[in-house]
Amino acid sequence: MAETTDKKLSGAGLRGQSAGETALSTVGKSGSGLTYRGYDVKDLAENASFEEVAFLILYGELPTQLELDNYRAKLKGLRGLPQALKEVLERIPANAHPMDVLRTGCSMLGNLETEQSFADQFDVTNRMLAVFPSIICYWYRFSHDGVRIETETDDEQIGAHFLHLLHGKAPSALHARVMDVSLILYAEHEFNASTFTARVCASTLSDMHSCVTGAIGSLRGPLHGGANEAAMELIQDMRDEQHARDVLAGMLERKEKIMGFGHAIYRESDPRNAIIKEWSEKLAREYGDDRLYRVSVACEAFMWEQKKLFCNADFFHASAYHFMGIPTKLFTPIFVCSRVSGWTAHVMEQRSNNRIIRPSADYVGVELRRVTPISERG
Ligand SMILES: CC(=O)SCCNC(=O)CCNC(=O)[C@H](O)C(C)(C)COP(=O)(O)OP(=O)(O)OC[C@H]1O[C@@H](n2cnc3c(N)ncnc32)[C@H](O)[C@@H]1OP(=O)(O)O
Ligand SMILES: O=C([O-])CC(=O)C(=O)O
Repeated sequence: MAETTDKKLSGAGLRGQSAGETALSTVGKSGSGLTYRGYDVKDLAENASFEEVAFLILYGELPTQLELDNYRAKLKGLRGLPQALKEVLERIPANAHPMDVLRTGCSMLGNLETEQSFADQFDVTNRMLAVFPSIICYWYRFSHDGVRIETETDDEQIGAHFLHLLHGKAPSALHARVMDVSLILYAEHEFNASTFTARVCASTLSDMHSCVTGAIGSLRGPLHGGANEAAMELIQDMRDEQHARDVLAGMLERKEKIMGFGHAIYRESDPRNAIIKEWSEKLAREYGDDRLYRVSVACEAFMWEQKKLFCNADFFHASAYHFMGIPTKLFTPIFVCSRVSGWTAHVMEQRSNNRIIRPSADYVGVELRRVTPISERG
Protein backbone atom coordinates (compact mmCIF):
# COMPACT_ATOMS: atom_id res chain seq x y z
CA MET A 1 0.00 0.00 0.00
CA ALA A 2 1.16 3.55 -0.69
CA GLU A 3 1.90 4.96 2.77
CA THR A 4 1.85 8.50 4.02
CA THR A 5 3.33 8.10 7.50
CA ASP A 6 6.44 10.05 8.51
CA LYS A 7 5.90 12.58 5.75
CA LYS A 8 6.55 16.08 7.08
CA LEU A 9 2.98 17.24 7.51
CA SER A 10 3.16 20.87 8.46
CA GLY A 11 4.05 24.36 7.35
CA ALA A 12 4.09 25.66 3.82
CA GLY A 13 1.64 24.42 1.25
CA LEU A 14 -1.03 23.62 3.89
CA ARG A 15 0.61 20.19 3.99
CA GLY A 16 -1.14 17.68 6.21
CA GLN A 17 -3.88 20.05 7.30
CA SER A 18 -7.45 18.96 6.77
CA ALA A 19 -9.27 21.57 4.70
CA GLY A 20 -12.68 19.92 4.72
CA GLU A 21 -14.53 16.64 4.27
CA THR A 22 -15.05 14.49 1.20
CA ALA A 23 -16.86 11.25 0.45
CA LEU A 24 -15.28 11.01 -3.01
CA SER A 25 -11.85 9.48 -2.54
CA THR A 26 -9.08 8.52 -0.14
CA VAL A 27 -5.40 9.06 -0.91
CA GLY A 28 -2.81 6.97 0.94
CA LYS A 29 -5.31 5.58 3.44
CA SER A 30 -6.73 2.20 2.40
CA GLY A 31 -6.63 -0.46 -0.29
CA SER A 32 -3.69 0.07 -2.64
CA GLY A 33 -3.61 3.69 -1.50
CA LEU A 34 -6.29 5.27 -3.70
CA THR A 35 -10.02 4.66 -3.55
CA TYR A 36 -12.94 6.28 -5.37
CA ARG A 37 -16.13 6.09 -3.32
CA GLY A 38 -14.78 3.01 -1.55
CA TYR A 39 -13.48 1.14 -4.61
CA ASP A 40 -9.77 0.53 -5.03
CA VAL A 41 -8.41 2.23 -8.15
CA LYS A 42 -6.66 -1.02 -9.16
CA ASP A 43 -9.96 -2.88 -9.02
CA LEU A 44 -11.63 -0.17 -11.09
CA ALA A 45 -8.78 -0.10 -13.65
CA GLU A 46 -9.13 -3.86 -14.10
CA ASN A 47 -12.87 -4.24 -14.00
CA ALA A 48 -14.55 -1.02 -15.08
CA SER A 49 -14.51 1.54 -17.87
CA PHE A 50 -14.00 5.30 -17.51
CA GLU A 51 -17.69 6.04 -18.11
CA GLU A 52 -18.58 3.68 -15.23
CA VAL A 53 -16.01 5.42 -13.02
CA ALA A 54 -17.23 8.91 -13.95
CA PHE A 55 -20.80 7.77 -13.20
CA LEU A 56 -19.62 6.37 -9.85
CA ILE A 57 -17.83 9.57 -8.90
CA LEU A 58 -20.69 11.83 -9.95
CA TYR A 59 -23.74 9.82 -8.93
CA GLY A 60 -22.34 7.77 -6.02
CA GLU A 61 -22.70 4.17 -7.25
CA LEU A 62 -21.45 2.10 -10.18
CA PRO A 63 -24.12 2.00 -12.92
CA THR A 64 -26.16 -1.04 -13.91
CA GLN A 65 -25.76 -2.14 -17.55
CA LEU A 66 -28.88 -0.19 -18.49
CA GLU A 67 -27.69 2.93 -16.68
CA LEU A 68 -24.28 2.65 -18.36
CA ASP A 69 -25.82 2.23 -21.82
CA ASN A 70 -27.99 5.29 -21.23
CA TYR A 71 -25.09 7.30 -19.82
CA ARG A 72 -22.83 6.49 -22.76
CA ALA A 73 -25.61 7.34 -25.20
CA LYS A 74 -26.18 10.65 -23.42
CA LEU A 75 -22.47 11.57 -23.53
CA LYS A 76 -22.25 10.54 -27.18
CA GLY A 77 -25.05 12.96 -27.97
CA LEU A 78 -23.19 15.86 -26.32
CA ARG A 79 -19.99 15.84 -28.41
CA GLY A 80 -20.93 18.55 -30.90
CA LEU A 81 -19.36 22.03 -30.78
CA PRO A 82 -21.47 25.19 -31.06
CA GLN A 83 -20.52 27.29 -34.12
CA ALA A 84 -19.43 30.23 -31.96
CA LEU A 85 -17.02 27.99 -30.05
CA LYS A 86 -15.58 26.62 -33.29
CA GLU A 87 -14.97 30.20 -34.43
CA VAL A 88 -13.13 31.02 -31.21
CA LEU A 89 -11.00 27.86 -31.50
CA GLU A 90 -10.13 28.69 -35.10
CA ARG A 91 -8.71 32.05 -33.96
CA ILE A 92 -6.24 30.47 -31.51
CA PRO A 93 -2.76 30.08 -33.05
CA ALA A 94 -1.05 26.72 -33.57
CA ASN A 95 1.71 27.63 -31.14
CA ALA A 96 -0.72 28.15 -28.24
CA HIS A 97 -0.53 25.60 -25.46
CA PRO A 98 -3.52 23.21 -25.65
CA MET A 99 -4.14 23.74 -21.92
CA ASP A 100 -4.72 27.42 -22.68
CA VAL A 101 -7.00 26.39 -25.53
CA LEU A 102 -9.00 24.18 -23.20
CA ARG A 103 -9.16 26.89 -20.54
CA THR A 104 -10.54 29.32 -23.13
CA GLY A 105 -12.82 26.64 -24.58
CA CYS A 106 -14.30 25.88 -21.17
CA SER A 107 -14.77 29.56 -20.40
CA MET A 108 -16.39 30.23 -23.79
CA LEU A 109 -18.74 27.29 -23.27
CA GLY A 110 -19.77 28.96 -20.03
CA ASN A 111 -20.83 32.02 -22.04
CA LEU A 112 -22.77 30.00 -24.57
CA GLU A 113 -24.33 27.41 -22.26
CA THR A 114 -24.33 29.18 -18.91
CA GLU A 115 -25.24 27.24 -15.79
CA GLN A 116 -28.42 29.12 -14.92
CA SER A 117 -28.88 27.48 -11.52
CA PHE A 118 -27.36 24.66 -9.49
CA ALA A 119 -30.23 22.47 -10.73
CA ASP A 120 -28.27 22.38 -14.03
CA GLN A 121 -25.06 21.08 -12.46
CA PHE A 122 -25.26 17.51 -13.78
CA ASP A 123 -26.17 18.70 -17.27
CA VAL A 124 -23.28 21.15 -17.54
CA THR A 125 -20.93 18.52 -16.11
CA ASN A 126 -21.91 15.84 -18.60
CA ARG A 127 -21.60 18.36 -21.40
CA MET A 128 -18.03 19.15 -20.34
CA LEU A 129 -17.11 15.47 -20.08
CA ALA A 130 -18.43 14.88 -23.59
CA VAL A 131 -17.18 18.02 -25.30
CA PHE A 132 -13.64 18.57 -23.94
CA PRO A 133 -12.07 15.99 -26.35
CA SER A 134 -13.89 17.79 -29.19
CA ILE A 135 -12.51 21.18 -28.11
CA ILE A 136 -8.90 19.98 -27.98
CA CYS A 137 -8.98 17.92 -31.17
CA TYR A 138 -10.97 20.46 -33.21
CA TRP A 139 -8.44 23.15 -32.40
CA TYR A 140 -5.45 20.82 -32.84
CA ARG A 141 -6.51 19.46 -36.23
CA PHE A 142 -7.60 22.91 -37.51
CA SER A 143 -4.45 24.73 -36.38
CA HIS A 144 -1.99 21.96 -37.30
CA ASP A 145 -3.56 20.18 -40.30
CA GLY A 146 -5.92 22.87 -41.60
CA VAL A 147 -8.97 20.57 -41.37
CA ARG A 148 -12.34 21.21 -39.76
CA ILE A 149 -13.09 17.83 -38.19
CA GLU A 150 -16.50 16.36 -37.45
CA THR A 151 -16.43 15.91 -33.67
CA GLU A 152 -19.18 13.33 -33.43
CA THR A 153 -17.94 9.74 -33.75
CA ASP A 154 -19.61 6.36 -33.11
CA ASP A 155 -17.13 5.42 -30.40
CA GLU A 156 -18.87 4.34 -27.22
CA GLN A 157 -15.99 5.39 -24.99
CA ILE A 158 -14.39 8.76 -24.39
CA GLY A 159 -10.81 7.47 -24.64
CA ALA A 160 -11.33 5.80 -28.02
CA HIS A 161 -13.28 8.83 -29.20
CA PHE A 162 -10.37 11.11 -28.32
CA LEU A 163 -7.86 9.00 -30.28
CA HIS A 164 -10.29 8.75 -33.19
CA LEU A 165 -10.63 12.53 -33.42
CA LEU A 166 -6.89 13.05 -33.07
CA HIS A 167 -5.75 10.48 -35.63
CA GLY A 168 -8.76 10.53 -37.95
CA LYS A 169 -9.33 6.79 -37.55
CA ALA A 170 -10.67 4.45 -34.88
CA PRO A 171 -7.91 3.24 -32.52
CA SER A 172 -6.78 -0.37 -32.02
CA ALA A 173 -8.35 -2.31 -29.15
CA LEU A 174 -5.09 -2.00 -27.19
CA HIS A 175 -4.91 1.77 -27.56
CA ALA A 176 -8.58 2.19 -26.70
CA ARG A 177 -8.09 0.14 -23.55
CA VAL A 178 -4.97 2.02 -22.45
CA MET A 179 -6.72 5.36 -22.90
CA ASP A 180 -9.65 4.06 -20.89
CA VAL A 181 -7.37 2.93 -18.04
CA SER A 182 -5.48 6.23 -18.16
CA LEU A 183 -8.71 8.18 -17.78
CA ILE A 184 -9.69 5.99 -14.81
CA LEU A 185 -6.34 6.61 -13.11
CA TYR A 186 -6.54 10.37 -13.51
CA ALA A 187 -10.22 10.79 -12.57
CA GLU A 188 -10.09 11.83 -8.93
CA HIS A 189 -7.56 12.55 -6.19
CA GLU A 190 -9.01 14.23 -3.11
CA PHE A 191 -7.79 17.79 -2.32
CA ASN A 192 -5.01 18.14 -4.89
CA ALA A 193 -4.19 21.68 -6.08
CA SER A 194 -6.56 21.84 -9.06
CA THR A 195 -9.46 20.26 -7.19
CA PHE A 196 -8.90 22.61 -4.29
CA THR A 197 -8.96 25.51 -6.76
CA ALA A 198 -12.33 24.29 -8.00
CA ARG A 199 -13.65 23.99 -4.45
CA VAL A 200 -12.46 27.45 -3.44
CA CYS A 201 -14.25 28.88 -6.47
CA ALA A 202 -17.35 26.80 -5.72
CA SER A 203 -17.37 28.05 -2.14
CA THR A 204 -18.18 31.56 -3.39
CA LEU A 205 -21.28 30.01 -5.04
CA SER A 206 -19.80 30.64 -8.47
CA ASP A 207 -20.84 28.71 -11.59
CA MET A 208 -19.45 25.34 -12.73
CA HIS A 209 -17.59 26.71 -15.76
CA SER A 210 -15.69 29.19 -13.58
CA CYS A 211 -14.72 26.43 -11.15
CA VAL A 212 -13.46 24.18 -13.94
CA THR A 213 -11.72 26.99 -15.84
CA GLY A 214 -9.75 27.83 -12.68
CA ALA A 215 -8.96 24.16 -12.08
CA ILE A 216 -7.57 23.81 -15.63
CA GLY A 217 -5.23 26.71 -14.88
CA SER A 218 -4.00 25.00 -11.71
CA LEU A 219 -3.52 21.64 -13.37
CA ARG A 220 -1.42 23.19 -16.13
CA GLY A 221 1.68 23.79 -13.96
CA PRO A 222 4.60 21.32 -14.09
CA LEU A 223 4.40 20.61 -10.35
CA HIS A 224 0.91 19.18 -10.96
CA GLY A 225 -0.64 17.82 -14.18
CA GLY A 226 1.93 19.46 -16.43
CA ALA A 227 4.47 16.93 -15.12
CA ASN A 228 3.49 14.31 -17.72
CA GLU A 229 4.62 16.64 -20.52
CA ALA A 230 7.75 17.64 -18.61
CA ALA A 231 8.56 13.95 -18.05
CA MET A 232 8.33 13.33 -21.80
CA GLU A 233 10.68 16.23 -22.49
CA LEU A 234 13.08 14.71 -19.98
CA ILE A 235 13.14 11.16 -21.39
CA GLN A 236 12.82 11.84 -25.12
CA ASP A 237 16.55 12.42 -25.66
CA MET A 238 17.83 9.73 -23.31
CA ARG A 239 19.71 7.32 -25.55
CA ASP A 240 19.96 4.36 -23.19
CA GLU A 241 19.94 3.37 -19.52
CA GLN A 242 23.43 4.72 -18.78
CA HIS A 243 22.63 8.03 -20.45
CA ALA A 244 19.43 8.23 -18.37
CA ARG A 245 21.41 7.79 -15.16
CA ASP A 246 23.97 10.39 -16.25
CA VAL A 247 21.27 12.94 -17.08
CA LEU A 248 19.52 12.45 -13.75
CA ALA A 249 22.77 12.53 -11.78
CA GLY A 250 23.56 15.90 -13.34
CA MET A 251 20.11 17.24 -12.53
CA LEU A 252 20.29 16.08 -8.92
CA GLU A 253 23.75 17.61 -8.63
CA ARG A 254 22.31 20.92 -9.82
CA LYS A 255 19.39 20.47 -7.40
CA GLU A 256 16.84 20.48 -10.22
CA LYS A 257 13.37 18.99 -9.80
CA ILE A 258 12.79 15.79 -11.76
CA MET A 259 9.25 15.94 -13.08
CA GLY A 260 7.14 12.83 -12.66
CA PHE A 261 8.76 11.94 -9.32
CA GLY A 262 7.64 12.51 -5.76
CA HIS A 263 4.26 13.34 -4.30
CA ALA A 264 2.73 15.67 -1.74
CA ILE A 265 0.86 12.85 0.04
CA TYR A 266 2.24 9.42 -0.91
CA ARG A 267 5.56 8.55 0.67
CA GLU A 268 6.73 5.30 -0.91
CA SER A 269 4.73 4.82 -4.08
CA ASP A 270 1.85 6.13 -6.13
CA PRO A 271 -0.55 3.23 -6.77
CA ARG A 272 -1.35 4.52 -10.25
CA ASN A 273 2.26 4.13 -11.36
CA ALA A 274 2.42 0.31 -11.37
CA ILE A 275 -0.75 0.19 -13.45
CA ILE A 276 0.26 2.63 -16.18
CA LYS A 277 3.82 1.24 -16.17
CA GLU A 278 2.50 -2.21 -17.05
CA TRP A 279 0.48 -0.77 -19.94
CA SER A 280 3.47 1.24 -21.12
CA GLU A 281 5.50 -1.97 -21.31
CA LYS A 282 2.78 -3.63 -23.41
CA LEU A 283 2.65 -0.60 -25.71
CA ALA A 284 6.44 -0.58 -26.07
CA ARG A 285 6.35 -4.17 -27.33
CA GLU A 286 3.70 -3.32 -29.87
CA TYR A 287 5.50 -0.10 -30.89
CA GLY A 288 8.61 -2.08 -31.73
CA ASP A 289 11.08 0.31 -30.10
CA ASP A 290 11.22 0.05 -26.33
CA ARG A 291 13.92 2.70 -25.71
CA LEU A 292 11.57 5.11 -23.95
CA TYR A 293 10.23 2.36 -21.73
CA ARG A 294 13.72 1.11 -20.87
CA VAL A 295 15.08 4.56 -20.01
CA SER A 296 11.96 5.22 -17.91
CA VAL A 297 12.60 2.03 -15.92
CA ALA A 298 16.23 3.09 -15.47
CA CYS A 299 15.10 6.52 -14.20
CA GLU A 300 12.73 4.90 -11.74
CA ALA A 301 15.45 2.64 -10.28
CA PHE A 302 18.03 5.44 -10.14
CA MET A 303 15.74 7.94 -8.41
CA TRP A 304 14.73 5.42 -5.77
CA GLU A 305 18.32 4.35 -5.18
CA GLN A 306 19.64 7.92 -4.98
CA LYS A 307 16.79 9.85 -3.38
CA LYS A 308 14.06 7.41 -2.33
CA LEU A 309 11.85 9.27 -4.79
CA PHE A 310 9.28 7.20 -6.71
CA CYS A 311 7.37 7.72 -9.95
CA ASN A 312 4.02 9.42 -9.56
CA ALA A 313 1.05 8.89 -11.91
CA ASP A 314 2.61 11.12 -14.54
CA PHE A 315 5.96 9.50 -15.26
CA PHE A 316 5.01 6.35 -17.21
CA HIS A 317 2.08 8.18 -18.78
CA ALA A 318 4.70 10.02 -20.85
CA SER A 319 5.99 6.92 -22.66
CA ALA A 320 2.52 5.33 -22.80
CA TYR A 321 0.96 8.36 -24.51
CA HIS A 322 3.95 8.70 -26.84
CA PHE A 323 3.64 5.06 -27.95
CA MET A 324 0.02 5.82 -28.92
CA GLY A 325 1.13 8.66 -31.20
CA ILE A 326 -0.16 11.45 -28.96
CA PRO A 327 1.77 14.74 -29.33
CA THR A 328 3.43 15.72 -26.04
CA LYS A 329 1.54 18.98 -25.66
CA LEU A 330 -1.77 17.11 -25.59
CA PHE A 331 -0.78 15.01 -22.55
CA THR A 332 -2.08 17.36 -19.85
CA PRO A 333 -5.33 18.17 -21.72
CA ILE A 334 -6.11 14.43 -21.63
CA PHE A 335 -5.69 14.61 -17.86
CA VAL A 336 -8.35 17.37 -17.91
CA CYS A 337 -10.76 15.18 -19.92
CA SER A 338 -10.61 12.72 -17.03
CA ARG A 339 -10.22 14.94 -13.96
CA VAL A 340 -13.22 17.05 -14.93
CA SER A 341 -15.24 14.19 -13.39
CA GLY A 342 -13.51 14.64 -10.02
CA TRP A 343 -13.52 18.44 -10.12
CA THR A 344 -17.23 18.70 -10.84
CA ALA A 345 -18.10 16.09 -8.19
CA HIS A 346 -16.09 18.14 -5.67
CA VAL A 347 -17.91 21.32 -6.73
CA MET A 348 -21.23 19.57 -6.14
CA GLU A 349 -20.02 18.25 -2.78
CA GLN A 350 -18.85 21.73 -1.76
CA ARG A 351 -22.19 23.24 -2.79
CA SER A 352 -24.11 20.65 -0.80
CA ASN A 353 -22.48 21.71 2.47
CA ASN A 354 -20.93 25.09 1.84
CA ARG A 355 -19.04 27.66 3.82
CA ILE A 356 -16.85 30.12 1.95
CA ILE A 357 -13.22 28.95 2.00
CA ARG A 358 -11.29 31.80 3.48
CA PRO A 359 -8.22 30.90 5.57
CA SER A 360 -6.02 33.38 7.41
CA ALA A 361 -2.45 34.45 6.76
CA ASP A 362 0.47 35.04 9.13
CA TYR A 363 1.44 38.65 8.45
CA VAL A 364 5.18 39.13 7.88
CA GLY A 365 5.14 42.67 6.43
CA VAL A 366 6.09 46.09 7.87
CA GLU A 367 4.52 47.45 11.05
CA LEU A 368 1.68 50.00 10.98
CA ARG A 369 2.83 53.37 9.55
CA ARG A 370 1.42 56.72 8.37
CA VAL A 371 1.12 57.94 4.78
CA THR A 372 3.88 60.54 4.04
CA PRO A 373 2.61 63.41 1.82
CA ILE A 374 3.76 62.69 -1.75
CA SER A 375 5.90 65.87 -1.86
CA GLU A 376 7.96 64.53 1.06
CA ARG A 377 8.58 61.02 -0.35
CA GLY A 378 11.95 60.44 -1.94
C1 LIG B 1 -0.71 13.99 -10.91
C2 LIG B 1 0.19 14.87 -10.09
O1 LIG B 1 -0.03 16.02 -10.01
S1 LIG B 1 1.45 14.11 -9.28
C3 LIG B 1 2.65 15.38 -9.01
C4 LIG B 1 3.28 15.80 -10.32
N1 LIG B 1 4.39 16.72 -10.10
C5 LIG B 1 5.68 16.38 -10.34
O2 LIG B 1 6.01 15.28 -10.76
C6 LIG B 1 6.69 17.46 -10.12
C7 LIG B 1 7.94 16.94 -9.39
N2 LIG B 1 7.65 16.67 -8.01
C8 LIG B 1 7.63 17.67 -7.09
O3 LIG B 1 7.93 18.83 -7.40
C9 LIG B 1 7.19 17.35 -5.68
O4 LIG B 1 7.52 16.03 -5.36
C10 LIG B 1 5.68 17.58 -5.47
C11 LIG B 1 5.27 18.98 -5.94
C12 LIG B 1 4.86 16.56 -6.24
C13 LIG B 1 5.38 17.43 -3.99
O5 LIG B 1 6.03 18.46 -3.31
P1 LIG B 1 6.34 18.38 -1.75
O6 LIG B 1 5.20 17.75 -1.03
O7 LIG B 1 6.77 19.73 -1.34
O8 LIG B 1 7.57 17.36 -1.75
P2 LIG B 1 8.32 16.72 -0.50
O9 LIG B 1 7.93 17.39 0.77
O10 LIG B 1 8.12 15.24 -0.58
O11 LIG B 1 9.84 17.04 -0.83
C14 LIG B 1 10.85 16.52 0.00
C15 LIG B 1 12.20 16.84 -0.59
O12 LIG B 1 12.36 16.10 -1.80
C16 LIG B 1 12.63 16.97 -2.87
N3 LIG B 1 11.91 16.52 -4.04
C17 LIG B 1 10.60 16.17 -4.07
N4 LIG B 1 10.26 15.82 -5.32
C18 LIG B 1 11.37 15.96 -6.07
C19 LIG B 1 11.65 15.77 -7.42
N5 LIG B 1 10.68 15.36 -8.27
N6 LIG B 1 12.90 15.99 -7.87
C20 LIG B 1 13.86 16.40 -7.04
N7 LIG B 1 13.66 16.60 -5.73
C21 LIG B 1 12.43 16.40 -5.25
C22 LIG B 1 12.09 18.31 -2.42
O13 LIG B 1 12.72 19.38 -3.11
C23 LIG B 1 12.38 18.29 -0.97
O14 LIG B 1 13.74 18.60 -0.78
P3 LIG B 1 14.18 19.61 0.39
O15 LIG B 1 13.70 18.99 1.66
O16 LIG B 1 15.67 19.67 0.23
O17 LIG B 1 13.49 20.90 0.06
O1 LIG C 1 -2.77 14.71 -5.20
C1 LIG C 1 -1.94 15.50 -5.67
O2 LIG C 1 -1.36 16.38 -5.01
C2 LIG C 1 -1.57 15.43 -7.10
C3 LIG C 1 -2.05 14.20 -7.78
O3 LIG C 1 -1.46 13.15 -7.70
C4 LIG C 1 -3.31 14.27 -8.53
O4 LIG C 1 -3.98 15.31 -8.51
O5 LIG C 1 -3.66 13.27 -9.18
